[in-house]
Amino acid sequence: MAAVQLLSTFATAASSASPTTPKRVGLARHAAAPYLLARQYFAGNALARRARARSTQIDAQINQQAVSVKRECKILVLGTEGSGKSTIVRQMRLHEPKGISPDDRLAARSAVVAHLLDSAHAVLDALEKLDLQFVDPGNADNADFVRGYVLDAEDKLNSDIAEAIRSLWHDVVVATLMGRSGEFRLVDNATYFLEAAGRIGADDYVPTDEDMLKARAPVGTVSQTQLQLDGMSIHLLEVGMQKSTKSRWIQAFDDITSIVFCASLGDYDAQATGTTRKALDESLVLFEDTVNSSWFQHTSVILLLTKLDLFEAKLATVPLKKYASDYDDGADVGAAMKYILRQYMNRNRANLLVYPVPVEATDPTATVCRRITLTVVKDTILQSALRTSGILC
Ligand SMILES: Nc1nc2c(ncn2[C@@H]2O[C@H](COP(=O)(O)OP(=O)(O)OP(=O)(O)O)[C@@H](O)[C@H]2O)c(=O)[nH]1
Ligand SMILES: [Mg+2]
Repeated sequence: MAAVQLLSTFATAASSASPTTPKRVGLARHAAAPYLLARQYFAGNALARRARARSTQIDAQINQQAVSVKRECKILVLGTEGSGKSTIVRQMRLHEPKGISPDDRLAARSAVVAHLLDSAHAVLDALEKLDLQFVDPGNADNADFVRGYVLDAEDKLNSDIAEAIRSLWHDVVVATLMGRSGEFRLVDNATYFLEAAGRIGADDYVPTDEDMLKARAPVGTVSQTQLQLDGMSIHLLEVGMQKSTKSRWIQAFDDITSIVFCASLGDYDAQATGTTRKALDESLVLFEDTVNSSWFQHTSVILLLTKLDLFEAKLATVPLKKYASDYDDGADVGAAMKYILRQYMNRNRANLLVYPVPVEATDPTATVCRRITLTVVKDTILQSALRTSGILC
């Protein structure tokens, strides 16, 4: 399902979660004088149209002035571990005019190779957990080879290890394993990388855009990326967080225009690393701390619901109800997303402007994040300019 198609569904869910939803005003009480009403209506409409056009013109002027005053802005990219922060930043960078440099691409090879090996280990662990044996007897040796494999200094795979992984992955027992996917968890995108073992093991392998987006590359505490969007210089500050470490770190960032909060849809069945808490609960706590913080009173929030593709695939085999007892709508993707979105919106007690967007962050062709970020940033700068000038309070 395309992310953009889901935007309206989400806007509805988001607004129904807000206590200030405006009521509709019906026209039925004017039914006694339909002709008069029609004239008044159309005259009113023409006036309204002119007023609207004028207002749009003024908005555009203020918008231009506000944005030209402020051609630089900072965006915090937040979310719990593995929620997709780096992936989103990379996806936005892919569409930069200069794109990804060949050096960056080569540097990503280590992450891809490590991800492939992690995926192979995860399959071996899952086979062990479910007590499943290889059908091809040669694969027992391949499994030992993969388990004991140490990468060379260049982090390259050789063709032997690539072939061993390929052979394990194509063993008939793996089909049985995948049929029981509700009973174990692989690392994200394991299937994608295992399918590509032969390609990744080639001597002249260079990661593609999709490889780069699908590989895990944890960063340290903060990493900064600069983007040029529509003439604006945008600093994206990714804050790596193991868990919701309350708001201790928040004060380190001032003058933030917007927050991009990554909330993984696809991890509803995951545990947060190093805790007994569910990954979703961990993310909700971090979101709650962030949006209700006095430091971000005038900051807008783009709530990116990441891993939409994994979520769609998982719902059919791993029931959401198992992890959310009050959810009753089965494998319906829209209903399940609305349920998760509601959990986030209910925590927005400060009524911050939150723009929810479901995304497949690993789609190299998608530009929705860039477009929405730009729109929200401009809007936030405009609001701030109106507040400074006293027009808005
Ligand atoms: N299929 C799919 N994979 C995703 C999506 N978003 C993120 N991932 C994968 O999830 C994994 C973790 O993503 P990262 O971007 O590294 O997560 P992060 O929030 O930066 O993690 P830390 O820096 O460790 O806190 C990577 O393998 C990504 O490719 C998505 O929308 N679809
Ligand atoms: Mg990261």
